Amino acid sequence: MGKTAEALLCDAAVVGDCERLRELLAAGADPSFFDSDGMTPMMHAAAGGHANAVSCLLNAGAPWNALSPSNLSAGDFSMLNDHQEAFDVLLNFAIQAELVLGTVACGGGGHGSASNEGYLKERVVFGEDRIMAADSKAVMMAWERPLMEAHARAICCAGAGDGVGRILNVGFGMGLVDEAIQRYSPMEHTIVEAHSEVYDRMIRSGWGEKENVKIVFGKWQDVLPQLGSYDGIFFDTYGEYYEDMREFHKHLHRLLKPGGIYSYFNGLCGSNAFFHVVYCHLVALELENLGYSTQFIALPVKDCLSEDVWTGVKHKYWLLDTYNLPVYQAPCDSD
Ligand SMILES: C[S@@+](CC[C@H](N)C(=O)[O-])C[C@H]1O[C@@H](n2cnc3c(N)ncnc32)[C@H](O)[C@@H]1O
Repeated sequence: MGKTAEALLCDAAVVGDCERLRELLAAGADPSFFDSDGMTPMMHAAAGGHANAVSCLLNAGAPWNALSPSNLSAGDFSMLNDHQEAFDVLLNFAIQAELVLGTVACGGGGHGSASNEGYLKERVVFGEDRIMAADSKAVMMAWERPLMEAHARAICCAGAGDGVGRILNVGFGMGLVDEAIQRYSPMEHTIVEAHSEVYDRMIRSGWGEKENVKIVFGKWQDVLPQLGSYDGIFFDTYGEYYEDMREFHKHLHRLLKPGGIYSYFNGLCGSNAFFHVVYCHLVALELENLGYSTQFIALPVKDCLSEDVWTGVKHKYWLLDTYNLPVYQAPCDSD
Protein backbone atom coordinates (compact mmCIF):
# COMPACT_ATOMS: atom_id res chain seq x y z
CA MET A 1 0.00 0.00 0.00
CA GLY A 2 1.33 3.47 -0.90
CA LYS A 3 1.92 6.17 1.70
CA THR A 4 -0.79 8.71 2.48
CA ALA A 5 -0.29 12.33 1.38
CA GLU A 6 0.25 13.24 5.05
CA ALA A 7 2.94 10.61 5.54
CA LEU A 8 4.66 11.98 2.42
CA LEU A 9 4.34 15.46 3.92
CA CYS A 10 6.23 14.26 7.00
CA ASP A 11 8.91 12.68 4.78
CA ALA A 12 9.35 15.97 2.89
CA ALA A 13 9.46 17.91 6.18
CA VAL A 14 12.17 15.61 7.61
CA VAL A 15 14.51 16.51 4.73
CA GLY A 16 13.24 20.09 4.34
CA ASP A 17 12.10 19.62 0.74
CA CYS A 18 10.01 22.79 0.29
CA GLU A 19 9.07 22.11 -3.32
CA ARG A 20 7.63 18.72 -2.43
CA LEU A 21 5.86 20.23 0.61
CA ARG A 22 4.19 22.89 -1.57
CA GLU A 23 3.14 20.25 -4.10
CA LEU A 24 1.59 18.03 -1.44
CA LEU A 25 -0.10 20.94 0.35
CA ALA A 26 -1.51 22.23 -2.96
CA ALA A 27 -2.94 18.75 -3.57
CA GLY A 28 -4.74 18.93 -0.19
CA ALA A 29 -2.39 17.19 2.28
CA ASP A 30 -3.31 18.13 5.86
CA PRO A 31 -0.46 20.08 7.59
CA SER A 32 -1.96 19.46 11.04
CA PHE A 33 -1.55 15.69 10.72
CA PHE A 34 0.07 13.71 13.56
CA ASP A 35 2.07 10.65 12.51
CA SER A 36 2.20 7.40 14.49
CA ASP A 37 4.85 8.92 16.80
CA GLY A 38 2.58 11.90 17.50
CA MET A 39 4.75 14.24 15.43
CA THR A 40 3.42 16.84 12.99
CA PRO A 41 5.23 17.68 9.73
CA MET A 42 6.26 20.98 11.30
CA MET A 43 7.83 19.25 14.32
CA HIS A 44 9.90 17.18 11.88
CA ALA A 45 10.92 20.29 9.94
CA ALA A 46 11.82 22.17 13.15
CA ALA A 47 13.77 19.23 14.59
CA GLY A 48 15.83 19.14 11.39
CA GLY A 49 16.34 22.91 11.39
CA HIS A 50 14.59 23.46 8.05
CA ALA A 51 13.45 27.05 8.54
CA ASN A 52 11.99 27.42 5.02
CA ALA A 53 9.96 24.23 5.44
CA VAL A 54 8.69 25.54 8.78
CA SER A 55 7.59 28.80 7.08
CA CYS A 56 5.94 26.92 4.28
CA LEU A 57 3.94 24.76 6.72
CA LEU A 58 2.99 27.76 8.89
CA ASN A 59 1.72 29.57 5.79
CA ALA A 60 -0.36 26.51 4.95
CA GLY A 61 -2.07 26.72 8.36
CA ALA A 62 -0.04 24.20 10.38
CA PRO A 63 -0.63 24.88 14.11
CA TRP A 64 2.53 26.31 15.74
CA ASN A 65 1.34 25.16 19.18
CA ALA A 66 0.57 21.48 18.49
CA LEU A 67 2.15 19.23 21.13
CA SER A 68 3.86 15.86 20.77
CA PRO A 69 3.08 13.05 23.23
CA SER A 70 5.99 14.31 25.35
CA ASN A 71 4.47 17.80 25.40
CA LEU A 72 6.95 19.35 23.00
CA SER A 73 5.98 21.81 20.28
CA ALA A 74 7.78 22.49 17.01
CA GLY A 75 9.47 25.43 18.75
CA ASP A 76 10.76 23.11 21.49
CA PHE A 77 12.26 20.81 18.87
CA SER A 78 14.06 23.74 17.26
CA MET A 79 15.36 24.86 20.69
CA LEU A 80 16.47 21.38 21.74
CA ASN A 81 18.46 20.98 18.54
CA ASP A 82 19.90 24.52 18.51
CA HIS A 83 18.29 25.48 15.21
CA GLN A 84 18.23 29.25 15.63
CA GLU A 85 16.69 30.11 12.25
CA ALA A 86 13.77 27.69 12.58
CA PHE A 87 13.31 28.85 16.18
CA ASP A 88 13.16 32.53 15.09
CA VAL A 89 10.57 31.76 12.40
CA LEU A 90 8.38 29.94 14.94
CA LEU A 91 8.87 32.54 17.66
CA ASN A 92 7.91 35.46 15.40
CA PHE A 93 4.88 33.60 14.11
CA ALA A 94 3.78 32.58 17.63
CA ILE A 95 4.12 36.14 18.97
CA GLN A 96 2.01 37.52 16.11
CA ALA A 97 -0.58 34.75 16.57
CA GLU A 98 -0.85 35.38 20.31
CA LEU A 99 -1.04 39.13 19.83
CA VAL A 100 -3.99 38.67 17.50
CA LEU A 101 -5.74 35.68 19.01
CA GLY A 102 -4.87 36.04 22.70
CA THR A 103 -3.97 33.21 24.99
CA VAL A 104 -3.99 30.22 22.69
CA ALA A 105 -1.00 28.46 24.15
CA CYS A 106 -1.50 28.88 27.88
CA GLY A 107 -4.74 29.87 29.45
CA GLY A 108 -3.29 30.41 32.89
CA GLY A 109 -1.24 33.25 34.24
CA GLY A 110 1.51 32.81 36.81
CA HIS A 111 0.21 30.81 39.78
CA GLY A 112 -2.79 28.68 38.83
CA SER A 113 -5.43 29.10 36.19
CA ALA A 114 -8.52 28.47 38.31
CA SER A 115 -11.20 31.13 38.40
CA ASN A 116 -10.11 33.95 40.70
CA GLU A 117 -13.66 34.57 41.99
CA GLY A 118 -14.12 30.88 42.77
CA TYR A 119 -10.74 30.60 44.51
CA LEU A 120 -11.36 33.64 46.70
CA LYS A 121 -14.54 32.02 48.07
CA GLU A 122 -12.91 28.64 48.70
CA ARG A 123 -11.19 27.47 51.86
CA VAL A 124 -7.45 27.08 51.63
CA VAL A 125 -5.22 24.69 53.57
CA PHE A 126 -1.93 25.91 55.03
CA GLY A 127 0.86 23.35 55.16
CA GLU A 128 4.53 23.53 56.18
CA ASP A 129 5.70 23.93 52.61
CA ARG A 130 2.59 24.98 50.70
CA ILE A 131 -0.83 26.59 50.58
CA MET A 132 -3.39 24.42 48.86
CA ALA A 133 -6.68 25.38 47.24
CA ALA A 134 -9.48 22.98 46.30
CA ASP A 135 -8.78 20.12 43.86
CA SER A 136 -5.22 19.64 45.17
CA LYS A 137 -3.99 22.75 43.39
CA ALA A 138 -1.06 24.57 44.96
CA VAL A 139 -1.51 28.30 45.55
CA MET A 140 2.11 28.75 46.68
CA MET A 141 5.00 26.42 47.48
CA ALA A 142 8.12 26.80 49.58
CA TRP A 143 10.49 25.65 46.79
CA GLU A 144 10.00 29.15 45.38
CA ARG A 145 11.72 30.81 48.35
CA PRO A 146 15.01 31.51 46.48
CA LEU A 147 13.01 32.94 43.56
CA MET A 148 11.02 35.19 45.90
CA GLU A 149 14.25 36.36 47.55
CA ALA A 150 15.62 37.24 44.12
CA HIS A 151 12.41 39.13 43.23
CA ALA A 152 12.65 41.08 46.50
CA ARG A 153 16.28 41.96 45.73
CA ALA A 154 15.31 43.11 42.23
CA ILE A 155 12.55 45.46 43.37
CA CYS A 156 14.33 46.74 46.50
CA CYS A 157 17.82 47.33 45.18
CA ALA A 158 17.12 49.66 42.28
CA GLY A 159 18.11 53.04 43.72
CA ALA A 160 21.68 53.95 44.55
CA GLY A 161 22.32 54.90 48.19
CA ASP A 162 19.37 56.56 49.96
CA GLY A 163 17.84 53.33 51.37
CA VAL A 164 14.79 51.45 50.09
CA GLY A 165 11.71 53.58 49.48
CA ARG A 166 8.12 52.48 49.00
CA ILE A 167 7.45 48.90 47.96
CA LEU A 168 4.18 47.25 46.87
CA ASN A 169 3.54 43.51 46.81
CA VAL A 170 0.31 42.16 45.35
CA GLY A 171 -0.51 38.69 46.75
CA PHE A 172 0.82 37.61 50.18
CA GLY A 173 0.57 33.80 49.86
CA MET A 174 3.16 32.32 52.23
CA GLY A 175 4.71 35.73 52.77
CA LEU A 176 8.02 34.59 51.27
CA VAL A 177 8.58 37.65 49.12
CA ASP A 178 7.35 39.92 51.94
CA GLU A 179 9.75 38.37 54.46
CA ALA A 180 12.55 39.01 51.98
CA ILE A 181 11.36 42.59 51.32
CA GLN A 182 11.33 43.28 55.08
CA ARG A 183 15.02 42.39 55.26
CA TYR A 184 15.70 45.48 53.12
CA SER A 185 13.87 47.69 55.69
CA PRO A 186 11.86 49.66 53.15
CA MET A 187 10.43 53.01 54.20
CA GLU A 188 6.95 51.70 53.41
CA HIS A 189 5.86 48.17 52.49
CA THR A 190 2.29 47.80 51.22
CA ILE A 191 0.78 44.33 50.80
CA VAL A 192 -2.46 43.66 48.93
CA GLU A 193 -4.20 40.37 49.73
CA ALA A 194 -7.70 39.28 48.71
CA HIS A 195 -8.25 35.89 50.36
CA SER A 196 -9.85 36.24 53.80
CA GLU A 197 -8.06 33.21 55.29
CA VAL A 198 -4.66 34.31 53.99
CA TYR A 199 -5.39 37.78 55.35
CA ASP A 200 -6.42 36.39 58.79
CA ARG A 201 -3.22 34.38 58.94
CA MET A 202 -1.15 37.47 58.11
CA ILE A 203 -2.79 39.35 60.96
CA ARG A 204 -2.36 36.43 63.39
CA SER A 205 1.32 36.22 62.55
CA GLY A 206 1.90 39.88 63.36
CA TRP A 207 2.17 41.48 59.92
CA GLY A 208 -0.38 44.13 60.91
CA GLU A 209 1.90 45.33 63.73
CA LYS A 210 5.03 45.94 61.70
CA GLU A 211 5.73 49.66 61.63
CA ASN A 212 6.49 50.03 57.96
CA VAL A 213 3.81 47.59 56.73
CA LYS A 214 0.44 48.64 55.38
CA ILE A 215 -1.96 45.79 54.58
CA VAL A 216 -4.72 46.42 52.07
CA PHE A 217 -7.36 43.69 52.15
CA GLY A 218 -9.24 43.14 48.89
CA LYS A 219 -8.75 42.28 45.26
CA TRP A 220 -6.12 44.48 43.65
CA GLN A 221 -8.75 45.38 41.05
CA ASP A 222 -10.95 46.85 43.81
CA VAL A 223 -8.33 48.51 46.01
CA LEU A 224 -6.42 50.43 43.32
CA PRO A 225 -7.76 53.79 44.58
CA GLN A 226 -6.19 53.05 48.00
CA LEU A 227 -2.72 52.58 46.52
CA GLY A 228 -0.07 55.23 46.08
CA SER A 229 3.01 55.23 43.91
CA TYR A 230 5.98 52.99 44.58
CA ASP A 231 9.69 52.55 43.91
CA GLY A 232 9.30 48.80 43.52
CA ILE A 233 6.31 46.57 42.72
CA PHE A 234 5.94 42.79 42.72
CA PHE A 235 2.84 41.08 41.32
CA ASP A 236 1.99 37.45 42.12
CA THR A 237 -1.66 36.47 42.46
CA TYR A 238 -3.45 33.13 42.04
CA GLY A 239 -6.18 31.97 39.70
CA GLU A 240 -5.77 34.88 37.35
CA TYR A 241 -5.10 34.89 33.63
CA TYR A 242 -2.54 36.65 31.49
CA GLU A 243 -5.33 39.10 30.61
CA ASP A 244 -5.63 40.06 34.29
CA MET A 245 -1.92 40.77 34.50
CA ARG A 246 -2.20 42.91 31.36
CA GLU A 247 -5.01 44.80 33.08
CA PHE A 248 -2.69 45.39 36.06
CA HIS A 249 -0.02 46.67 33.68
CA LYS A 250 -2.42 49.38 32.50
CA HIS A 251 -2.15 50.90 35.99
CA LEU A 252 1.64 50.73 36.26
CA HIS A 253 2.15 54.26 34.92
CA ARG A 254 0.36 55.54 38.04
CA LEU A 255 1.58 52.95 40.55
CA LEU A 256 5.26 52.93 39.65
CA LYS A 257 7.43 56.00 40.16
CA PRO A 258 9.72 57.13 37.32
CA GLY A 259 12.75 54.85 37.34
CA GLY A 260 10.93 52.36 39.63
CA ILE A 261 11.23 48.58 39.23
CA TYR A 262 8.40 46.19 38.40
CA SER A 263 8.63 42.39 38.56
CA TYR A 264 6.10 39.55 38.53
CA PHE A 265 6.08 35.83 39.17
CA ASN A 266 7.00 34.55 35.76
CA GLY A 267 5.10 31.28 35.71
CA LEU A 268 3.50 31.98 32.35
CA CYS A 269 3.36 28.66 30.48
CA GLY A 270 5.74 27.18 33.03
CA SER A 271 5.29 23.66 31.72
CA ASN A 272 6.53 24.27 28.17
CA ALA A 273 9.86 25.91 27.37
CA PHE A 274 8.91 27.35 23.98
CA PHE A 275 5.49 28.68 25.05
CA HIS A 276 7.24 30.24 28.05
CA VAL A 277 9.70 32.06 25.77
CA VAL A 278 6.79 33.29 23.64
CA TYR A 279 5.10 34.73 26.73
CA CYS A 280 8.32 36.32 28.04
CA HIS A 281 8.54 38.12 24.68
CA LEU A 282 4.86 39.10 24.70
CA VAL A 283 5.07 40.78 28.11
CA ALA A 284 8.36 42.43 27.14
CA LEU A 285 6.82 43.79 23.94
CA GLU A 286 3.82 45.10 25.82
CA LEU A 287 5.87 46.85 28.51
CA GLU A 288 8.56 48.10 26.15
CA ASN A 289 5.77 49.79 24.19
CA LEU A 290 4.99 51.65 27.41
CA GLY A 291 8.62 52.76 27.65
CA TYR A 292 9.91 50.22 30.19
CA SER A 293 13.34 48.70 29.85
CA THR A 294 13.54 44.92 30.18
CA GLN A 295 15.94 42.47 31.70
CA PHE A 296 15.50 38.78 32.43
CA ILE A 297 17.73 37.22 35.08
CA ALA A 298 18.17 33.50 34.41
CA LEU A 299 17.98 31.50 37.64
CA PRO A 300 18.60 27.73 37.63
CA VAL A 301 15.80 25.98 39.51
CA LYS A 302 16.57 22.33 38.88
CA ASP A 303 18.17 21.92 42.32
CA CYS A 304 15.15 23.17 44.28
CA LEU A 305 12.70 21.03 42.33
CA SER A 306 13.00 17.35 43.08
CA GLU A 307 10.09 15.18 41.92
CA ASP A 308 8.83 14.70 45.52
CA VAL A 309 8.23 18.47 45.81
CA TRP A 310 5.05 17.87 43.82
CA THR A 311 3.69 15.00 45.92
CA GLY A 312 -0.03 15.61 46.42
CA VAL A 313 -0.13 18.49 43.94
CA LYS A 314 -2.39 18.01 40.95
CA HIS A 315 -1.00 20.61 38.59
CA LYS A 316 2.78 20.94 38.36
CA TYR A 317 2.88 24.58 37.39
CA TRP A 318 6.64 24.72 36.79
CA LEU A 319 8.61 22.10 34.86
CA LEU A 320 11.48 24.08 33.36
CA ASP A 321 15.13 24.10 34.45
CA THR A 322 15.60 27.87 34.30
CA TYR A 323 13.43 30.59 35.80
CA ASN A 324 13.49 33.90 33.94
CA LEU A 325 13.12 36.60 36.54
CA PRO A 326 11.73 39.71 34.85
CA VAL A 327 13.01 43.14 35.83
CA TYR A 328 11.24 46.11 34.24
CA GLN A 329 12.33 49.65 34.87
CA ALA A 330 9.91 52.52 34.36
CA PRO A 331 11.18 55.37 32.22
CA CYS A 332 12.80 58.18 34.23
CA ASP A 333 11.15 61.61 34.06
CA SER A 334 13.78 62.86 31.64
CA ASP A 335 13.43 59.79 29.30
C1 LIG B 1 1.02 32.69 44.69
S1 LIG B 1 0.46 33.46 46.08
C2 LIG B 1 1.66 34.71 46.36
C3 LIG B 1 2.90 34.14 46.92
C4 LIG B 1 3.85 35.19 47.45
N1 LIG B 1 4.54 35.85 46.37
C5 LIG B 1 4.87 34.61 48.40
O1 LIG B 1 6.04 34.98 48.31
O2 LIG B 1 4.50 33.78 49.24
C6 LIG B 1 -0.88 34.41 45.46
C7 LIG B 1 -1.61 35.22 46.50
O3 LIG B 1 -2.42 36.17 45.79
C8 LIG B 1 -3.68 36.26 46.45
N2 LIG B 1 -4.65 36.76 45.45
C9 LIG B 1 -5.31 36.04 44.52
N3 LIG B 1 -6.06 36.84 43.75
C10 LIG B 1 -5.87 38.10 44.20
C11 LIG B 1 -6.36 39.37 43.79
N4 LIG B 1 -7.21 39.49 42.77
N5 LIG B 1 -5.95 40.46 44.47
C12 LIG B 1 -5.07 40.34 45.51
N6 LIG B 1 -4.58 39.16 45.94
C13 LIG B 1 -4.96 38.06 45.29
C14 LIG B 1 -3.91 34.84 46.91
O4 LIG B 1 -4.89 34.76 47.91
C15 LIG B 1 -2.55 34.42 47.37
O5 LIG B 1 -2.34 34.72 48.71
